[in-house]
Amino acid sequence: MITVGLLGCGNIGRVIAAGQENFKITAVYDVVPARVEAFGKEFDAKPFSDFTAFLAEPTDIIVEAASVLAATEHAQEVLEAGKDIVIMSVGALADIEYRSRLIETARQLKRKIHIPSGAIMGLDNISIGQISRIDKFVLRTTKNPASLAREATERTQLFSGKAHDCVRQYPKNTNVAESLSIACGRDVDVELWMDPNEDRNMHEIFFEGEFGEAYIRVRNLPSPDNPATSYLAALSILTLLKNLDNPLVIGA
Ligand SMILES: NC(=O)C1=CN([C@@H]2O[C@H](COP(=O)(O)OP(=O)(O)OC[C@H]3O[C@@H](n4cnc5c(N)ncnc54)[C@H](O)[C@@H]3O)[C@@H](O)[C@H]2O)C=CC1
Ligand SMILES: O=C([O-])CC(=O)C(=O)O
Repeated sequence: MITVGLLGCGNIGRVIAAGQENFKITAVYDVVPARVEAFGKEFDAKPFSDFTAFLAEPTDIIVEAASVLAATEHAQEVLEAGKDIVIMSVGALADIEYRSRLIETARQLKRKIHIPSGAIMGLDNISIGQISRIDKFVLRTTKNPASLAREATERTQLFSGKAHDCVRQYPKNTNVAESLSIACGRDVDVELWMDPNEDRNMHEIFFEGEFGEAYIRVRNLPSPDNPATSYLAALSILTLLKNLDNPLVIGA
């Protein structure tokens, strides 16, 4: 049985906890003390309000499902404690210097940093961008204004530019832009739209290069507990955890 320390007892944390099978969440940490206590009681995990004590608890892997800030503050410490980490708030890796430092630490200590596919599909073969010529890569994300905690009466563009800048400005909504950039090895172009007539979280990927061309469109249902987060993102991290001890590795 794989033992998991969960950083973040919110929407994704709850989906993971409800789906435990080959892994057991034994320790939980959150900045909101009442939330971590209630979560610990409900899912039979030891609650922590002190990160150092949480990390000292014997667990095989730490799962971050909290915020870009949490991933930025704690990922290095987790690796240095000799543990693997799953990072959901991928925007933390938009800082190239920080990302390089994390990868170097993981390499030296023979640890793994797992990035779930999250709210999109296609990350597997998009990584051919690391070895093959790419001519065009655009992510167009469209969400209902409510998912962006805004109001709008018509389709409005909020951002056009590079992934690194987008995820810095919208850390709760565009982590996928950073996942795509890491996968294909370049800072991808991003458009972020809000549309009152779109009730789903839509991600469109336009990808052209030496291989040919691809168009991927995902229209996700928002999570019931957090409309900013697609339900697919929670399912994705749960699937990653269920496959951690699977000897058969599928996909690029
Ligand atoms: N990679 C991807 O494709 C996707 C990533 N995400 C990201 O996943 C993360 C979790 O999403 P949800 O569960 O929906 O969010 P949520 O807001 O429902 O839950 C986050 C939990 O983490 C806690 N938290 C926040 N900052 C913290 C910190 N510094 N230290 C400890 N606890 C902290 C909060 O109190 C809350 O309980 C978010 O950063 C979100 O942006 C969401 C969707 C897709
Ligand atoms: O859940 C989604 O649709 C995407 C998202 O919020 C993110 O990438 O941070």
